[in-house]
Amino acid sequence: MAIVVENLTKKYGVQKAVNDISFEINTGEVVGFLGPNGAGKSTTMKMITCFMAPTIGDVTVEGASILSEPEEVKRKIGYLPENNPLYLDMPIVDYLRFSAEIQGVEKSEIPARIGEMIEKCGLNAEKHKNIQELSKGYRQRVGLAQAMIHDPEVLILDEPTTGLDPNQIVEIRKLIKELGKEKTVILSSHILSEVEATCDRILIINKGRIVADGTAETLRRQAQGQELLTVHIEASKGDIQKELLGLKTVETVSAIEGKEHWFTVQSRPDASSRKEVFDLCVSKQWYLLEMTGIETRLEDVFRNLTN
Ligand SMILES: Nc1ncnc2c1ncn2[C@@H]1O[C@H](COP(=O)(O)OP(=O)(O)OP(=O)(O)O)[C@@H](O)[C@H]1O
Repeated sequence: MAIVVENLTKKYGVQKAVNDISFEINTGEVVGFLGPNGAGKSTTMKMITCFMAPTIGDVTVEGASILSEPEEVKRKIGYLPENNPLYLDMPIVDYLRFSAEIQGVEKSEIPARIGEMIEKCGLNAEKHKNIQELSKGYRQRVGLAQAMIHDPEVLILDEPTTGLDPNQIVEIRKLIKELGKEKTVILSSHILSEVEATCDRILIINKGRIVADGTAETLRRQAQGQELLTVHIEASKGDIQKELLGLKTVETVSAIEGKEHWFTVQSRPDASSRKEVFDLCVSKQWYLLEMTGIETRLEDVFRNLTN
């Protein structure tokens, strides 16, 4: 297990910004931490990265505890904080050298690490520039390069694409997906399409609590409850609606108004009727012209959970 978060709580005065959250992240997973403004995403990330002590609870990163082994945790983690603080008047290479030194990278290995990061983060064309001369997208690349300079196992990225233009967003997402092949990644965002595009799994946080945990697909299914299918069947004889209703997996069937031989089929809880509908059509020698699942939009899931 790469990260284990246990009963983590952070109080600012009387406000519980993070309220008794627990979750686990497997090695190699790319997890999206999704929530509206003020949900507690940055606070959680600051605790995982040892930037801030929890009021209650503990986190272990690859077995090291933030309470008893913070130095070990910091070595294992690369962190891109919100707003990506950089030394703007430094040339990229000097900044990466400085980052490597404070992360304790062996002196003899520093030039090679810098070269690798410049290559990996696509900074080659700009590497002669000072950071203040870079576009926002390239500054974000420098932020990612500094986060990875000590080759950590885990990357924590706080809103990595905020403020970027659509082209830069696509490029940074592509880069994060590439990095995710080798590292365990947690990235936070309040934009749903962002986490859907980059992450294997989504944790939704609202008012300091985890309110959902799963793949985009499972979250949709959970919200949907029961499978809903639209089917279009061509039959020369037989009562289609009655036969569909007779299937053991089917709970309700309703004809779609104004469309002949189109039906909405709702399955029983935890059942799918796709194969049964297909087999029924075969046995009755009907033509199954269309069968599509009606999906709950992930936006609706997010809005329901965080409103
Ligand atoms: N240093 C602080 N002192 C007092 N309250 C704080 C502090 N930092 C955050 N908070 C409060 O804690 C809550 C959670 O904030 P946090 O920054 O973790 O949320 P977030 O999900 O990262 O939000 P955003 O998407 O807007 O960055 C908010 O109500 C915020 O006002």
